[in-house]
Amino acid sequence: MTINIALLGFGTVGSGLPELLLENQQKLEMILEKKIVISKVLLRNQEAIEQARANGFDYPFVLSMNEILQDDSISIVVELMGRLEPARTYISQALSAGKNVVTANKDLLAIHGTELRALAKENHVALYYEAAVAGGIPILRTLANSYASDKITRLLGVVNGTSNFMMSKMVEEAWSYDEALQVAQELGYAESDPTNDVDGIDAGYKLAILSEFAFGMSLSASEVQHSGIREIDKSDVEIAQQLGYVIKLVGEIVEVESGIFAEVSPTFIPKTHPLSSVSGVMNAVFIESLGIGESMFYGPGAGQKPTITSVLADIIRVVKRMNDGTIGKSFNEYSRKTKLAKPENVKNKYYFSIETPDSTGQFLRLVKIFTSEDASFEQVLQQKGDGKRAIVAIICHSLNQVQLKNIREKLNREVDFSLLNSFKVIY
Ligand SMILES: NC(=O)C1=CN([C@@H]2O[C@H](COP(=O)(O)OP(=O)(O)OC[C@H]3O[C@@H](n4cnc5c(N)ncnc54)[C@H](OP(=O)(O)O)[C@@H]3O)[C@@H](O)[C@H]2O)C=CC1
Ligand SMILES: N[C@@H](CC=O)C(=O)O
Ligand code: NA
Repeated sequence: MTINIALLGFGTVGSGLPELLLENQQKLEMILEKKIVISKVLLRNQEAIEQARANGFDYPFVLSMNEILQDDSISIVVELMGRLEPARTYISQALSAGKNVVTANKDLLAIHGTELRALAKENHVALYYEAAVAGGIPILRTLANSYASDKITRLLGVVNGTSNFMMSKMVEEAWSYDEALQVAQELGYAESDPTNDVDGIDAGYKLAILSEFAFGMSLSASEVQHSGIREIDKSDVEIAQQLGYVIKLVGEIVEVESGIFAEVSPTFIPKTHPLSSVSGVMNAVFIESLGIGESMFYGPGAGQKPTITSVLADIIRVVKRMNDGTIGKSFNEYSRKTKLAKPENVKNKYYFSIETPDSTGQFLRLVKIFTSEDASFEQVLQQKGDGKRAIVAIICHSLNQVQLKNIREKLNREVDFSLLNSFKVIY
């Protein structure tokens, strides 16, 4: 017996499915007692069809979604086009037509996930998206299943492969930003609009999805604060190095007494922390929970093979559920009312890099500003200046979001001082 699937989009990720199915053919037939067959592939235009054929692919290529919707033999639609539209429309149509959907589209799930999950539920079909977060790492299903017996208090993640690859190449091998981005694109890591990768938007989408699985709370994209690697200056990297840290783009979700707080930001990670060694395209999700304690899940966050492997795992899961007669159960059953944390309850250590005049009394002015917000210094470093301007780097003991905002504002207002950067420091 066969399971017929349709592919929407045949780019970096999608075009990896034929080979993966072939590689695992015997195992799949043993597990499922059915053969998975790609029975239609939706492409953009005739040119794309000719290109796919020239690349050695010979499938029933179609140019209209209706051909897939009207084909009753297709039970699973695999969306790998990316972006919001027409993916949202096609997925909605597929779910409404009683077809199961597998996708890797984090943008869509982070923004329209609630509506799509409701549609899947209403139509008793599956909507799975393991590949949408941290590519090859099986993190969503692990959170849904293995953490059901635990309470997660904090999640830290290096969840964008492109920006982590770029940072690693720029810091460890002195590549330029443009060179690093170009290679990330050539290797198939980057989004079609790489702004999402470098500015923390893609990682923010992934955090919104992780929040549902780990904390049972939905966050809109605007409730996940984000900044990206373009904020990081060479001097920050050097200072981090001298003080015993590495800088990475890290997503954090923490639950405090008043609710949850989520943000993606350049972050100082102590060299002794397991996340500090996550380099290149590798991703990791570090979890603090009451039951297990500390755990970390590590693996490739982008790239064709790891990503399509996660997609195929979802397809297999759908087929298993069809076999068991349990199709329609949601991917994640943990759901609570979203409560956002009060800023005064969210605490972290922070790094500040401040340019000051290189003259007597400047340090005292800095001390006054930080002391006025009840902040104390943990580490201080002054770079040798040019006699006129100096850069002072400070790492503060724990500050809450209100203190942080006030200190940033006061430093920005202070005549002759220039706040160059301020990043979170994890410990
Ligand atoms: N690459 C990776 O490592 C990872 C990607 N993902 C996600 O997987 C999805 C696919 O990514 P990826 O394969 O890298 O992207 P690509 O851009 O390489 O592939 C997408 C393909 O879909 C085609 N497409 C777009 N719109 C349409 C349309 N309306 N009709 C038909 N075809 C269309 C594109 O054609 P055209 O080129 O003409 O636009 C392209 O060939 C995205 O959601 C991405 O975020 C998730 C994890 C990792
Ligand atoms: N562009 C993304 C792809 C995977 O989600 C990344 O680089 O992480
Ligand atoms: Na994953």
